[in-house]
Amino acid sequence: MSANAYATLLTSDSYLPGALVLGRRLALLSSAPCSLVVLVSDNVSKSSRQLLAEVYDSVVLVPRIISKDIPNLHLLGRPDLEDTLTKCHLWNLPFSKVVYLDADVVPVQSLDLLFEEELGPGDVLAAPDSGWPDYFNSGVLVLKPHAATYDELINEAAKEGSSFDGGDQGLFNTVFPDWNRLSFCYNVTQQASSQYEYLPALLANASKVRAFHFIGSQKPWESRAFETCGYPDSSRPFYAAWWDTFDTHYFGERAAAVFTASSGVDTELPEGLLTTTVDKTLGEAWNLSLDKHVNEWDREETSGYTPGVLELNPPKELVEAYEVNDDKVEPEKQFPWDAHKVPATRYFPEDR
Ligand SMILES: O=c1ccn([C@@H]2O[C@H](COP(=O)(O)OP(=O)(O)O[C@H]3O[C@H](CO)[C@@H](O)[C@H](O)[C@H]3O)[C@@H](O)[C@H]2O)c(=O)[nH]1
Ligand SMILES: [Mn+2]
Repeated sequence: MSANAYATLLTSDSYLPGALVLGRRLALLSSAPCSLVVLVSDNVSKSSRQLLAEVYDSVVLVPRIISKDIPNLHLLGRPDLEDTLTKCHLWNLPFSKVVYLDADVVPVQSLDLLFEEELGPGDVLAAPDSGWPDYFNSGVLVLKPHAATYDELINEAAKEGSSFDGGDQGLFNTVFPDWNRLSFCYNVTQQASSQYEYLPALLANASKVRAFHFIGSQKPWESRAFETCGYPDSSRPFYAAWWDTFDTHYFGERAAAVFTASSGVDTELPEGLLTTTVDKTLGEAWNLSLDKHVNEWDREETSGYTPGVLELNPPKELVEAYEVNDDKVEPEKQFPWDAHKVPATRYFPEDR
């Protein structure tokens, strides 16, 4: 196994499309010698794991870690995130450096530079959270697996009151208060129904964005129609990039297989959908890995997508909405008495 790995996490079938698209994009954009790893919890179905094994080098089974701070998840407005503490198992992976990405992240440029960062045991690199920038967002992390840090995280996760948001982000920000800051370009967060998106900054930095993160309960795979998804308009190119990758690799019966698996229906994938089947049964050992298997359609890259800088083409209406238009500039406000103002005809020296 190489020393470096990209990793993600799947604790429910419902995030399967996200994990698949993330894996496909990492494989396409990365040229570093590294492994692609997905941690899956035991409630993830066999068909989801089979689909993951097409993309990821290792599908690693881990036990779920359930939050002891469920009330804090209600404060966050995300009671569905009861098991994101399962992310702690990242620190137990057999790699010297791990670049972790949430399943709802869409990379738009290579992230390989992150493997060049100097990192000691217990160090964490992350980008600020857009909601509270003194804390880091735990959707993109660079970390060094380390036994003592892993033990500490597992011990803390078992305690009530250890996560102020009930999820991993609240726990990790408490355990790693001296985190090192990554550029926001590695984890540009945007949320459906968000009131504040700082559009000028996004446009000014468009060519530097490396990964976009669809935080919040609405995810791109839940609706193909951007108009109905509730994201701000500036998310549109990233949303389109997500669907472009999905459509490139999953269409017809294969798309149906992904959505069936993501709905939690565990069916044997039909002959022909997977050219090789995962014959190793997942046993009791939690750190069992499945080897990657290759399909016919993987041999020739069918994607029309060219890696590189994603062109941010904000829709015309959006540009117009933000353009300074002289016609739209309101005349200076006048007080009622200004209308009757009589120009001065004489000035006295003290007025000058
Ligand atoms: O049903 C689920 C829920 C979560 N996940 C995994 O856990 C990650 C975190 O959940 P997500 O919905 O992405 O959380 P965010 O909306 O991104 O919310 C923030 O808050 C979470 C809780 O602290 C952190 O895990 C996130 O990194 C942080 O961005 C997902 O991307 C998946 O990898 C699943 O597989 N299935
Ligand atoms: Mn996320």
